[in-house]
Amino acid sequence: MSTRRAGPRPRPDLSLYLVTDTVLCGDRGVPAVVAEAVAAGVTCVQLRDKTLDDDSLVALGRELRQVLAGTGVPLLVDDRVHLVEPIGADGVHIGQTDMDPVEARRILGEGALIGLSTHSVGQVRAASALPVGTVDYLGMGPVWATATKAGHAPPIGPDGLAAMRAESWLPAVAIGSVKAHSLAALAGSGVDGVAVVSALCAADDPAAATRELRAALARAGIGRTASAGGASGKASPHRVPSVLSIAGSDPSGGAGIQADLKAFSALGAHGCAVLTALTAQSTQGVTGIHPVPAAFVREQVETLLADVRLDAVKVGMLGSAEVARKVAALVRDRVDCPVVLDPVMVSTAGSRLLATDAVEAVCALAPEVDLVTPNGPEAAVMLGAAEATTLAEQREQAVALAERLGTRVLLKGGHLAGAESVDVLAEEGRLRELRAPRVDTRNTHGTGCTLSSAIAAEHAHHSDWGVAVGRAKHYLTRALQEADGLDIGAGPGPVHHFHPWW
Ligand SMILES: Cc1ncc(COP(=O)(O)OP(=O)(O)O)c(N)n1
Ligand SMILES: Cc1ncsc1CCOP(=O)(O)O
Ligand SMILES: [Mg+2]
Repeated sequence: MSTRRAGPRPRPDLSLYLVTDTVLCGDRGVPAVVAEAVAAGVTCVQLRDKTLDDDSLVALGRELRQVLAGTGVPLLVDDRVHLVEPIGADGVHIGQTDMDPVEARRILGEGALIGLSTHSVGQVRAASALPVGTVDYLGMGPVWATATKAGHAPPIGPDGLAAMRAESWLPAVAIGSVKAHSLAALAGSGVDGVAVVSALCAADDPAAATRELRAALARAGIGRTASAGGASGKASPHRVPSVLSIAGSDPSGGAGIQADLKAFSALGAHGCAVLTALTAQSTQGVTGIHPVPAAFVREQVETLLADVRLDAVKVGMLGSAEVARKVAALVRDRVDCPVVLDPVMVSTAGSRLLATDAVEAVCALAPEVDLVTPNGPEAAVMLGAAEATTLAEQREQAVALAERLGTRVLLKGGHLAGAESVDVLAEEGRLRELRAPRVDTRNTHGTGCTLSSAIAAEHAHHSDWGVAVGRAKHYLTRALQEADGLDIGAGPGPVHHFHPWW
C-alpha cells in the first residue's frame, strides 16, 4: 500500500512560534501565558518541559489544547513522540538525537506535523535529503547563545542562519535568544518565522511582547505576519504572491507555461501566464510552432498589468526576435518587480525553440532582468564561445556572461558529467556554487522551465536571490528524485512538480 498521503498536511504558520517554559511562565501558569500570546498573534505553540513526568505533561498538554481550540494555532510537543496522541497534539518537535525523523513519521503517520532541529549546513542538507514529507519544518539555531537551553550547540549567528536556510526549501524557523530588538539582524535570512521561549514566557506582559515581536517581524520582512502587513496583532490571511510566466505552451505538460504554473502552485504562489507561442509537442519532441503575434503578446501583458499585482516574472520561450524585442520593451517600461529570464533556445529533446536571428534580441533583453538562467549550450551561444566542459570553465563562463550582460547569471551544470549537478551563481564578481546529487532519471523534460519558475516563486516569498536559488534547486532536485512515477510517454517525461503532495 502506498504511504503517500492524498493531500498535504496544512502548512503551519511559523511566523511567531512560542515554545513554552513552565518555570519562566511562573505563577501565571503556562495556559494563561499561551492564551494571552495567542490572542495577540502567536501562530504556533510547542509544549516544552524537560522535568514533568509523562502524566503531568499530558495533563498540561490537554489544557493547552483547550486553550488553542478554535484558534487554528497548532500545538506541538517537544521530544516525546509517544505523547502526541494522548495529548491530542498536532505533532512533535525533535532534535538531532531524540529520534530518527523517519521513525517518528512512521509512528505518527501522515497527518502529524514534525519539526526537526538543525545546527549546521550539513544537518540541513541531511534533513533535506530525507524522504519527501518526513519533516514539515526545520528549527535552525541557536542563532545567539541562550541561557534557556543548557549545553546548546555553538551559536550559528545570522550569517550561519542564512547559509543554512539557503540549503533547503523546507520551511524554517530561527531559534536562540531571538528578541524583538534583534530581529532586524535576521532580515533577508529567508526564514519563515522565529521560535522564542524567554521573549514571551519571561515577559511581564506576554500580549504586549507578542505585539512587539510581530511588529519587528513585519519590519524585518519575516513570516506571514510580514507579508500580511499584520503588525496590528490581529491574525490576518496569508497574502499569496502572484507570479507571471511569459512563455510558450507545451501540450505534454512537462515544460513551458504548463510546467511554470505547476511550479508556481507547488511553491505557494498564484500563477499568471502570457503565451508567446503554441508548440505541437510531446515527450519525444516538437513538431510545430505557432507564434503569437508580438502585438498580442503586448496586449496580454498590458491587460494583465492594468489589473493584477505581480511579485515576480519569469520569461521563458520567446520564439522570435520580434516577440523578444517586445518583451524587452515591456520588461523595461512596464514591469516593476523582479524578473528571471530562462533564455530558452533548444528543448531537452533537441528541438530548436528560438529562431536563429532572435539570439541577439534575447541577449538584448538579458540586461533588463535580475537573473538569467542559461544551461551550458545557451551560455555558449550567448558568449559566442565553445560549451564549457569542466566546472572551471563553467565558473569562467558564468563570470564572463554576468559581466557582459551586467546582471546575475545562474549557469546550470546539468549538461556536465559527474556525481553532482553544480549550478554556478555569478553576481557582481562573486561566485556561489549550488550542489545537488545528480539524479538518475530519464524524466528531465522541462527542468530549465521548472527551475526558473521555482526561483521566481521563491523570490516572491523571500526577496533574496541566494535563498530563492537555493530553495528552487532543492525543489527541482526533489522533483527529479520523485519523477519516475510519471511515465507518460516514450520520451523524457516531466519532473514531479507536486512531489510534496502525492
Ligand atoms: C522550534 C524549535 N526549534 C528547536 C528546538 C530544540 O529542539 P532540540 O534540539 O531537540 O532541543 P530541546 O528543545 O529538546 O532541548 C525546539 N524545541 N523547537
Ligand atoms: C530550545 C532551544 N533550542 C535551541 S535554542 C533554544 C532555547 C531558545 O530559548 P530563548 O528564546 O529563551 O533563547
Ligand atoms: Mg529535543
